[in-house]
Amino acid sequence: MTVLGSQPLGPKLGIRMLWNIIGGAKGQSVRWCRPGDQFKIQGNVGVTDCGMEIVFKNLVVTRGERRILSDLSGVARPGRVLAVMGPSGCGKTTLLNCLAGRTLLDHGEIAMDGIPVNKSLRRKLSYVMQEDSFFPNLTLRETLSFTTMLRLPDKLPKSEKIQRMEAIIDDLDIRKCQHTIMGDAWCRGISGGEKKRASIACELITDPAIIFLDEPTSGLDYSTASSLVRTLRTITEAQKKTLVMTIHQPSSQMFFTFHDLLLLSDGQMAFFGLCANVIDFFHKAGLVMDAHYNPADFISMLLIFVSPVFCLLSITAIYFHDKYYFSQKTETDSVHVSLVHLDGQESNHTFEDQSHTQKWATGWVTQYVQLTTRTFRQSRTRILSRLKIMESVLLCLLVSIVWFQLPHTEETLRDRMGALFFTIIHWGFTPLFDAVSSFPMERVVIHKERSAGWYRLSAYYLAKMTSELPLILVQPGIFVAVSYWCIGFNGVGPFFGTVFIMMVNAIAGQSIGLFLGILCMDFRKAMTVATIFMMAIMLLGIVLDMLN
Ligand SMILES: Nc1ncnc2c1ncn2[C@@H]1O[C@H](COP(=O)(O)OP(=O)(O)OP(=O)(O)O)[C@@H](O)[C@H]1O
Repeated sequence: MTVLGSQPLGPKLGIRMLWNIIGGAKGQSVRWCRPGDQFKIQGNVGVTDCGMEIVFKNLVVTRGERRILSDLSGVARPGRVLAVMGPSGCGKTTLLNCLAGRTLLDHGEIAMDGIPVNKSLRRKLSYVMQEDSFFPNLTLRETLSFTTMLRLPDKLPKSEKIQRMEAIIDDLDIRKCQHTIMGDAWCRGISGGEKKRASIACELITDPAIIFLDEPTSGLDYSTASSLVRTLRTITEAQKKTLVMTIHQPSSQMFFTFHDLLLLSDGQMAFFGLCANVIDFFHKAGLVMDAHYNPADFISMLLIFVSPVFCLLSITAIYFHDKYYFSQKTETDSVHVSLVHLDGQESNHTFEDQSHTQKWATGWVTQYVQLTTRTFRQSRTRILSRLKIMESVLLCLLVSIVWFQLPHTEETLRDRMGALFFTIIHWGFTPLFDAVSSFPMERVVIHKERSAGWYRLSAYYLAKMTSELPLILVQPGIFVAVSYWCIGFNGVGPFFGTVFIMMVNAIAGQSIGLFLGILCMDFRKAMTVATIFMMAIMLLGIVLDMLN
């Protein structure tokens, strides 16, 4: 077997580790532990009243032929930060998704305070995903305010909700950018670090017992990342939260901010225990870290360059964590991990569903009102943008000038039909194309919020339809009001008829656009289908005209 590595750690460590495992090294031999061996984790492992203890046992996840997680067991405890570390693709996000109940397990059990993870329990935990997804046109304060109103129970007075929001704004130091829009790739808004803090703020607002964070420091500079992790530790300790975060390559300062550490290597557990003990653990295995070296770099090197051997090393591990310990034993080519109570009994704890939590934090009406206001503010910038208004004004002028004051004669009949055709096509297809693009863009945010159980689908759908309605109708209304009299159509009665038909036309366009957007889910596909649909409708109109 060739062990690849790079300077200064790779080859040296890999070879030494192999040597130790086959038992050749003297004085620095690997300690082969058996169930029964006891070296207790030192440090303050205090059980608290708040937060929830997460116990996961023998988690196995396979996708196709590939085993992504193999027999993972562990505990995350209140008042402590558990960091999950490992190379890219080792299964950190998959583990977090499993703990949050968002990924199907092939085998294993997960319980929170003895209750198996279920839908209602999932609503109690907060999950900050790797990608921050927000409505780009809302300011940070608006985003937090809607989150507060949607996620905090109706029975809590509004003043208390605002107070909680203000406290979180201060805790996460985002007050200075609270009136800046969230922004996206097209429109610059708050910075990446501020966005990450905003994501965390949106989750902390509900005062969750458990917080999962997937790579909260990715894309942040050293000082922002360090201060974020410090803030998270302070909140975890002060409020006795259970915090589990995945992290790629923390600085040494950041590394020692974590209480507990779970190291993953290709889906297998390589270490679980006190963060402060990890270097000692490797030292005992003969893997000595050079002085002044960043422990996170040292571990990452180990996991990347000697991972096949490392998995073998992991069988030496037995970890104690207050009332549990984890024993690992090899079975042919895999590692089997058992979760054992300190009294010596293998944990056969039956996880009973004792959760009787309410399904939604807020009632349907609150959800509808908040979502309507939010969608209105978000869509207002899109539908009534300066560019869109200029486009409508120009087209209105063009139509009015081209067909200005048509005489009421038979010769101008074709011109009238032309003016009507143009107006109908324009105000049918503008809302259609606008709606086609709106849903695929919102989908990520809606998915995130619905996965966390923020609101009902019916409240979202009705809110979207009603909030965009006035925005959709205002432009064709004004367009027709101006062009109708400039062209010199038929008087007051038919004027209201024309406005009504134009509005129905716009609503139909919007509904078809939303339908195609939801059907295709992909922006480019949706635009292609919408174009084909538009051409087919126009051709159908021509064919029907010819038949008449
Ligand atoms: N649905 C899936 N089908 C097939 N393979 C998958 C699936 N989901 C994840 N994987 C694979 O499982 C492995 C673990 O993925 P995961 O996202 O958990 O890794 P990670 O440690 O979080 O990586 P990173 O640090 O790069 O985010 C990856 O190799 C990934 O390609």
